[in-house]
Amino acid sequence: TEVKCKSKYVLIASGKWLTLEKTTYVDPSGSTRTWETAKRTTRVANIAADGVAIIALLKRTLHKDCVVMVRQFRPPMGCNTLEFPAGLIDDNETIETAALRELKEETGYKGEVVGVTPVTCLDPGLSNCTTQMVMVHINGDDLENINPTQQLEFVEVILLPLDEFQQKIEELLQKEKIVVDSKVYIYAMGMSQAFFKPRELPVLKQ
Ligand SMILES: Nc1nc(=O)[nH]c2c1ncn2[C@H]1C[C@H](O)[C@@H](COP(=O)(O)OP(=O)(O)O)O1
Repeated sequence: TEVKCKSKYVLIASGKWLTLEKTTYVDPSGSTRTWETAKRTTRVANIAADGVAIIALLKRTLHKDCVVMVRQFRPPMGCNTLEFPAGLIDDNETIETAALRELKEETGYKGEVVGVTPVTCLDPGLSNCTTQMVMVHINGDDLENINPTQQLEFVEVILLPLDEFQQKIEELLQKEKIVVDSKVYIYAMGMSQAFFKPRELPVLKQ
């Protein structure tokens, strides 16, 4: 059954960055209902996503490929988080330019876009907030990527080897009070499955 997309809303509260609205919609059985919805005020016209998250792989000779991560204090969480570099899309930016700008600002690395996901929702029971994830490769042997200098005082860059990504995250979680972003953890689980090599080949059960 299709949920009708047409909805009206009443503003409950508005701030500089967010609004809280009461959304009126018609559910699949035809009943009119309401929902409390948070929206960002910053979404750029003609761009479907609020922000970008960057899955950046640092590739260096004689090193394992590493995922470039950021640790930062997030006021809504009241603690540090482990996230992919990410940020809001500015006016007049494409997804790709926003991703490369955010990566440079937050980590100092200059990368090259190798893939972009569709628009994905972040917390659809709460908000219409969306992101596009951008896959980036960083040539770590390039002079400009050897000693990267990032511009944000409170963002710490953490490099985690791709082939032990989930294990290294678990170690961080055990060591300190940090919350991992769900996109990151799902990616880590996927990587573990991709790298898993069974000792014996599975056989078909009769
Ligand atoms: N919900 C927010 N409340 C704030 O008080 N300030 C906010 C919110 N969302 C974004 N911002 C501010 C904080 C930064 O100065 C700018 C840019 O943020 P962004 O591009 O999303 O970068 P990250 O902080 O890494 O997400 O907007």
